[in-house]
Amino acid sequence: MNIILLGYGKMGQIIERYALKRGHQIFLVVDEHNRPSLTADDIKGADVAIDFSVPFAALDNMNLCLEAGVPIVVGTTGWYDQLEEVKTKCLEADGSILYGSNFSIGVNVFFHINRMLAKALQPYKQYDVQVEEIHHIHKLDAPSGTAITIAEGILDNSDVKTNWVNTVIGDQDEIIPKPQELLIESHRIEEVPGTHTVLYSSEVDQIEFKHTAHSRDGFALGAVVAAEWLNGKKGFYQVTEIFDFNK
Ligand SMILES: NC(=O)C1=CN([C@@H]2O[C@H](COP(=O)(O)OP(=O)(O)OC[C@H]3O[C@@H](n4cnc5c(N)ncnc54)[C@H](OP(=O)(O)O)[C@@H]3O)[C@@H](O)[C@H]2O)C=CC1
Ligand SMILES: O=C(O)C1=N[C@H](C(=O)O)C[C@H](O)C1
Repeated sequence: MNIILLGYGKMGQIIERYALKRGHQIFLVVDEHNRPSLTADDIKGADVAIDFSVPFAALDNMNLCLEAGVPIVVGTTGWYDQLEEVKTKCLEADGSILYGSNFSIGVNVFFHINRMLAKALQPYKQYDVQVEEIHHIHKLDAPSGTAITIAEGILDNSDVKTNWVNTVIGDQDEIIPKPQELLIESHRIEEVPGTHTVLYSSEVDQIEFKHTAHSRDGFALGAVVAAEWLNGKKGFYQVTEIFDFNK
């Protein structure tokens, strides 16, 4: 496939490596410098675009790809408050968008088991639940997109928690969540690639469910696999639809 890389930072550069390794070609690399002059005509002819940029740019990039008729895989996080508008635009334009807060296989298995765990513990109200995420200090958004997806999996399977709230440790006064609020605690430490933990605590014990990324390679390979999956499809998808862990 001919791939456009939208964003050529930490992720874009590793994605390029995996794309070439899997026999694809890089059609165009776009970053902050050449993005302002980019038009729909410049990207027509590419098979797919992969966006790992910044939230506002990802929204512009999705619009540009819809205009040009180029399918786009979006790994950028921090724009999910606009998800419904983007979905409507995509479906109206008969376009093709696949987004995901995390493209690694490990985290997608984690998402699946997180839902099962929340369901299993639903009757046992003595357990309170909290989500923790740790990322590098360069990260622009908090909580992480992955933590939001984990929180949604818990909220969908809880009759106690109604919404999530976020606190960034060290940045603001500590939030004491109300009983119905699911706390997502964000930590920013040096160069940590991404660690997510779900904690269920009762008076007598604690269950810890944790995923630790050792590098960004799993995210990058997953993004290329997602682009291959999207090839030839129309519609609005999320990465979890690629996997079927119930088979
Ligand atoms: N879904 C997943 O699996 C994962 C998602 N992410 C998400 O991906 C995003 C990028 O992460 P990361 O690579 O670490 O970030 P970086 O900061 O390393 O890279 C961001 C890149 O975006 C570029 N950029 C900035 N503005 C624009 C623009 N207007 N158009 C195109 N590109 C632009 C920057 O260009 P310049 O260098 O010129 O400033 C830079 O190349 C984040 O939102 C992060 O949360 C990260 C890992 C995994
Ligand atoms: O910014 C990052 O680095 C990461 N962002 C994604 C997120 O917000 O969940 C995925 C991964 O954890 C790394």
